[in-house]
Amino acid sequence: MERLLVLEDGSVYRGKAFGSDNFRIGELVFNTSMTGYQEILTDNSYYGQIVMMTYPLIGNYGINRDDYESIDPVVFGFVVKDYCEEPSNWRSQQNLDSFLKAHNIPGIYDVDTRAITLKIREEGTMRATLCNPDADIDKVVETLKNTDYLHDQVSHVSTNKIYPVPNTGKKVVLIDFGAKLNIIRELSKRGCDLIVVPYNTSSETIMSFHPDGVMLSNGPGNPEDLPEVLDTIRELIPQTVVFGICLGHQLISLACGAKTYKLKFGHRGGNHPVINLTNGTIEITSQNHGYAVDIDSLKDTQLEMVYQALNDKSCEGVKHKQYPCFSAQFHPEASAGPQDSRLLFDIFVDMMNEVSENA
Ligand SMILES: NC(=O)CC[C@H](N)C(=O)O
Repeated sequence: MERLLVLEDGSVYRGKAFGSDNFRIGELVFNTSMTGYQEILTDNSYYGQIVMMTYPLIGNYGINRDDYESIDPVVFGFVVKDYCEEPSNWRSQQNLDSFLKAHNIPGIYDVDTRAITLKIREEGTMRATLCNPDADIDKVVETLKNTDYLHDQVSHVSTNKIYPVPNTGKKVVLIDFGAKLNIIRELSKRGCDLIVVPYNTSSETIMSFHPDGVMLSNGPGNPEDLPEVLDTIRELIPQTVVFGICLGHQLISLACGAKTYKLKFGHRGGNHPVINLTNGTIEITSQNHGYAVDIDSLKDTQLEMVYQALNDKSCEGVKHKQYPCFSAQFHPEASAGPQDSRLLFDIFVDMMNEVSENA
């Protein structure tokens, strides 16, 4: 069956249908990872976005029970070049089409993903939707142009209940803005005794657990949509060790007085080189973000930049000059993507050990 991908600039791409027909308007973004489509599809940070893979062959190793980054995927659409219907992998339990159908995600394949990616690189990300071939295109384009980007996506993907992930090591409160499961796995592997809390939990409630540290997770949307969280972060920084990933990094930066801005087409993929400015080493990182911290705005803050993107020189990580607080724009938990930066979780645990030894 045919299906269309329509962009807000009026361009129409004709392809074939897979997944569900739950058509929604989303921001069309591209991801350059060669593998990892299951982790990408289940990453809550994509809430409200239609994801296009630049790697041409997708679906060939199926969907397995282990590579989920959330239980309930929230991607608004999936765009690929070649879809492989019959996966070949010992871990595979279902094909991609049945996964997309089960989670109500529409997909399209057999479109020229290289041409669409070049358009987005030149013109920036844009609103798009999938639709049936008999749709009134002028009307669809008009609706796309008149639809606002989403706000407050975090409230849809954060937990609404506090829950523990017990262990015997350092007590860590994880603020869930739509946390990837691999953040929980990496902290658990290091023995951390986790308490996961909703994104709008007060600093008093967080500190009532007497944590050794607080982890701020990744999450969808514009960091400026969460002003109430900034006060909480400002209150936490002088009291405990704080580590932020992606949205968590942007929120720490905003809380300390820096500014954020929207990138033209974002960083999404498993091959982004980043320089560690403290020792000059380069890490190949996993990334998924559309916003970034403004480097100039760090001047008037207590933060210093410690990581920088080699592709576009944007800020990739900061550290507080006075308190044990640091953050990364990229994903040290990887999943999908390279594991060069997992050391950051060890640094977090070391910082918590150091603070409790000196207490
Ligand atoms: N993965 C994330 O945490 C993404 C952060 C934020 N939503 C952005 O797009 O920049």
